[in-house]
Amino acid sequence: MVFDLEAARIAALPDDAFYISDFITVDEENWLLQKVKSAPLPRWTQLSHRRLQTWPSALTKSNALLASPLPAWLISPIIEPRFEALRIFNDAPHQAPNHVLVNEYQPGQGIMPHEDGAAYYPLVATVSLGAPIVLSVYQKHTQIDREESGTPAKAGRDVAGIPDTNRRPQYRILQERRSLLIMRGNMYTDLLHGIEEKTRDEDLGPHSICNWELLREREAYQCGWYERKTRTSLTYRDVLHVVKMGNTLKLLGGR
Ligand SMILES: O=C(O)CCC(=O)C(=O)O
Ligand SMILES: [Fe+2]
Repeated sequence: MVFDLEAARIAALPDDAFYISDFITVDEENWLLQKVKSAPLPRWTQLSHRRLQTWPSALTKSNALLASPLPAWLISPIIEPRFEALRIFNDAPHQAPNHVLVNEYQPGQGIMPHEDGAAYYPLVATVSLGAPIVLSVYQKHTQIDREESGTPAKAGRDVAGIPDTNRRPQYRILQERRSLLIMRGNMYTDLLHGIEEKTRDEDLGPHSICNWELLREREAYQCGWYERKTRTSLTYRDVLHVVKMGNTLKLLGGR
């Protein structure tokens, strides 16, 4: 089955972003949450404002992926057949995602505004589980902004600027549980995204949520707010540089 992605476009956003509200079923969601929960504890990296699983493994210092398949539960049904039907990774170098980050946020937790960076093909596909959350989208700082704020540029950071949590988001995307959000192109390379560290998401409505018309449950948010609950995301990407383990061993052995 081939799906018409255009019907899912978030028209208010720069190219390209798409939102599909019922991407997986309730049963699939429960099963995926069970899989995330049953991963051995050392799989989790506890960060100060969320915890994280990295599949199949973390990237090397030079942003390469050691070749290894994703576990079956991250492939089916999300990649096969759903992403295949959407054909979203068709133009990516490996024609499929090869890397998944699992992020878990408790109420009050979040992720600083950031960009996903050049290690990946510029496309990220995020499946949301457990509860809704608002993703905030920011302009990168301009040189003038940075000079005014007196923030020095740091080596190794985005040359366009440094994220500032006090900035107001330019756009807000409400990600319902079981939804899929796709960001690619300018949306991936020219903007920052983050999740505010809040216990409730407020000011919800057609004027502040850019995918309002694409939501499954607009009525549930009509009152303008909800209390955050534990929310888990699966973020699928294609790492550009993949090295075979054999080659790495040869390199280490100097042969
Ligand atoms: O949890 C999310 O939806 C966003 C996660 C994210 O931005 C990332 O892992 O780079
Ligand atoms: Fe990100």
